[in-house]
Amino acid sequence: MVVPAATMPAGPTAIPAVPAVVAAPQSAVAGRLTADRISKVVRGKQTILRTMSLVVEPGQLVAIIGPSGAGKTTLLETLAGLRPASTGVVRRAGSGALGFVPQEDIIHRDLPLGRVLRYAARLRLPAGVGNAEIEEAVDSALTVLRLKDREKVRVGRLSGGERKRASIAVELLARPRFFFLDEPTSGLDPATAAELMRALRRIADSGCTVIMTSHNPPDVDLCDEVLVIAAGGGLAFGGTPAKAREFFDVPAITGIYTRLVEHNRDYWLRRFADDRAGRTDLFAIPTATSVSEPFNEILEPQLVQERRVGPFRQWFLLTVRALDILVHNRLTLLIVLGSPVAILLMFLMLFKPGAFDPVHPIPNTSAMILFWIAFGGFFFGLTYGLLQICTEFPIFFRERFAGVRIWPYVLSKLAALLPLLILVDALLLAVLRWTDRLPKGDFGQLAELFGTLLLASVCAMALGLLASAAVSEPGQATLMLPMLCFPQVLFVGAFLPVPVMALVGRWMSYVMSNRWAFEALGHTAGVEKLWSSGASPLGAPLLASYEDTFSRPAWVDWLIIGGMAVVFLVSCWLILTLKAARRGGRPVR
Ligand SMILES: Nc1ncnc2c1ncn2[C@@H]1O[C@H](COP(=O)(O)OP(=O)(O)OP(=O)(O)O)[C@@H](O)[C@H]1O
Repeated sequence: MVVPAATMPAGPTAIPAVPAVVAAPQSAVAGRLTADRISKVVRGKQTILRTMSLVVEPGQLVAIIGPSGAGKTTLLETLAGLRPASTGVVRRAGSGALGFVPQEDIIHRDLPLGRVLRYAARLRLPAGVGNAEIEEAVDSALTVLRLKDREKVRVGRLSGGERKRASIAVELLARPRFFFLDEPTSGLDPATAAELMRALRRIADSGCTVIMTSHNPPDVDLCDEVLVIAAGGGLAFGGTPAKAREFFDVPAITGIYTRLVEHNRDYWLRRFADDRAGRTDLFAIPTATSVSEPFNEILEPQLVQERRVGPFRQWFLLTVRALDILVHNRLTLLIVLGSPVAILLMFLMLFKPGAFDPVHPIPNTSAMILFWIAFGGFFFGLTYGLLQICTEFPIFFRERFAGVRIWPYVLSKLAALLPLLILVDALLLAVLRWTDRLPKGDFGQLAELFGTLLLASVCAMALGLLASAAVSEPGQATLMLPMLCFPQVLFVGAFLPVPVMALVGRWMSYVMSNRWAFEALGHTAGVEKLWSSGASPLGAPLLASYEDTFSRPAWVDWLIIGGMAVVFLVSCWLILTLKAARRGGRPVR
């Protein structure tokens, strides 16, 4: 099945252009994968995959082995279409879905397994697939992976082996024609690894072409073929496990690793080429044909042939799933709802009632109350958003590859957390108003204060989502928290009014969403009138230092805050798009 590059028939067009000689008759068989003189060069100079060609037949189970860093994952991702080859072409013949299980878990841990599978099925199966078919797909995936009795168990409670099988089950839902797995047996005990390999064997026997990387020699004996990658990305061998032992002259697959370091890469690449040249019976060779037929038309897979679930439906499913995850994670929910309550209690302990008394106001306390309300809304929004994306990057990338769009994904995060923000913002204002820490205006005034606070929280959540998309792991997002919060305290104009700030500080204040929220709250609360006409001697000088800060109607500030939220969301979308493109996360078309 493997063809050393040197033996590939040369086409009229030189590599790196798409080869002109293609294996039309062989590749036309549905389920056959043909890699024609592929290689991978990164950063324009570092070759991590040396030119190789191979054919994998439908229904074969193939292992890619080799030392750490040899390029196994790179080869797997290139064959799957997640990463484009620098030269050559990969063809997967026949329509149907494509499954890819990366090394990381690609399922949410907080939900029961059955539910995870049902959401995945609704997102991945074509639009219009009914509930009965969804149930059938879930049931069949659970049965093949021997997970039927674990259906109601939370994924986080599954053992490592069960979790790995659960990730595979998610990918099986769409009944892929090609299935790629990156080290599916890593970290598993020998018995669990063997059970997993038997499951993969069953999947391959059902007609699916399965290619996996492995560091576990016993896995190889259950495979039809093995590809041995030498350090530096060269193909040192390809053929059956028995022939591999014979080629490397070792009694067991483990010995191959020792043999690989006894000679350099070029030795093995040359030996494999020589050995194959004299024994053409050993390996299938893509048939050299003329280029009369354009291969794209007949050989390229039509993986996204069926009608995908539309963006609105995707948004709806992702929102419901995000809410489901939140509800199932009681501790997170407790923290999310409990921290605003704790902060509210602190406000009540700190601020005396009556700061907004029209006759005897307490001007500086009223300014501080308004600032801390604005900052509270900002903080809730930011912290809710900050861990939403970076904690599930592997899931995001995998689902992106399966066709989930980025807009529905980002907006689902916003939609799922919006009810919580409404709840905590309303609670904050209602309690402060009820305990005489806000002006006793009419309902319209309270509604306007709420509008400002909610908008400020949503804007902060958008900022949190942007930061979450930008970092590469959750630890970095947590470290960003002070950096995002401090300026929203210092440059808002509450502790030092904007008109008396240094010039750079004043510029900085323009990009603080909290400044506009604070000023809108001050306008709605009527602080100008309160400070100028109240009995407090502090009112007039305080107002003088703020100048016309609170004169603008609230809707002007709303427009500014809303604009910032849009900028944050668009930036978040852009970053995720770029990251997905760099990861090759686009659906294969
Ligand atoms: N985008 C990239 N830029 C630079 N180097 C890269 C890139 N992708 C992979 N590499 C390098 O290519 C080599 C092969 O990486 P790969 O992950 O494919 O190896 P592997 O055989 O799967 O390793 P392991 O068995 O440890 O998982 C490594 O040295 C890796 O650092």
